[in-house]
Amino acid sequence: MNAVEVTGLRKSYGKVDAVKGVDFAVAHGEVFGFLGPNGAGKSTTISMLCTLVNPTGGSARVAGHDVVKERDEVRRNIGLVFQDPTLDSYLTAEQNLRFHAELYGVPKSVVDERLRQVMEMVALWDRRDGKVQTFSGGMKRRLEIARGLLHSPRVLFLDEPTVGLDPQTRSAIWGYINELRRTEDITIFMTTHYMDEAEYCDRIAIIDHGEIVVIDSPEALKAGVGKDRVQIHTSDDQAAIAALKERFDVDAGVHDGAVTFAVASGEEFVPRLFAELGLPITGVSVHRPTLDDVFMNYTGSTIRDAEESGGMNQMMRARLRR
Ligand SMILES: Nc1ncnc2c1ncn2[C@@H]1O[C@H](COP(=O)(O)OP(=O)(O)OP(=O)(O)O)[C@@H](O)[C@H]1O
Repeated sequence: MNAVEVTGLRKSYGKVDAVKGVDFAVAHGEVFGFLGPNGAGKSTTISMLCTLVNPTGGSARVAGHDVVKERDEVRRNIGLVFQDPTLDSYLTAEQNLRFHAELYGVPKSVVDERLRQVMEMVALWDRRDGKVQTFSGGMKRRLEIARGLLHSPRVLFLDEPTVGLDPQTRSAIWGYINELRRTEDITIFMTTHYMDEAEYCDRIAIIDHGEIVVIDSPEALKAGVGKDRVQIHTSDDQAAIAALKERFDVDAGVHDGAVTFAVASGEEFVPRLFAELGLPITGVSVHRPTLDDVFMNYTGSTIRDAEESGGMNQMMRARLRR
């Protein structure tokens, strides 16, 4: 049985079509990622799967239950870690978790052991008596993950679990996720706009403007690009784009502040470029395909460009949320 099954799922907010009819399935035990720029519809999708937002159309089943008709059953079977902290900062770490165990009806006989297990996993057992208001951002996120796991959910939903955290904490959180994959019988559904994090998923769906553009494993997606990305810096980008088209029949655009294009073998192409472009080049870099290239291949822009043109960047959204 699939842990998540989604058919034609849609959500509109007035005139904004946040999610435009998506179809996908997540297998039991999989780590599945939704990758896309801010505003692509990731949070809206995850919110519908968690029964926090009602779909406008289509259907979804999570852990075998319909997200609209069997809301309570879905809620009992899922764990949530969302972008906005929902811990009670006046309570200690342990009190927060005990409160949650009570809410979810975790049997008294297992609470103590499970509490210790999840707190040890996120390295907070020694800090269990500390009030949450004294915790750093990374500690709070780790505690949220422990809480999301406390009632042994079958599917854990993580909405941008590492956003706003320092690189060390981000990598620690991925350590916990990988440990979970090994030790618990759990399916993980997460959203991210970090390419490097999407690499850790078994499969990812790339989402843009409310639509899934492709679903596959990160390796298969990168292999499918088949081209290297070359970026050059010149004094006249438009002239360079025209010369690339004229001399090499290569289509280029300006992305992330550099003239960018894809060719089959970047390293062999660069010497020809210097010899034949007919314009001074002040910098050059060649990249093997990344998930950003996959994104660009399918959408025509990089994730960063998409976020900048999307109007509201992460920082502005975070400010609005506060
Ligand atoms: N409650 C709401 N009311 C109106 N529009 C909304 C609401 N929630 C989301 N939207 C809009 O729906 C679109 C998708 O937003 P969503 O938050 O799902 O994107 P996202 O990919 O999760 O981005 P982020 O990671 O920044 O949250 C955006 O255009 C957003 O402005």
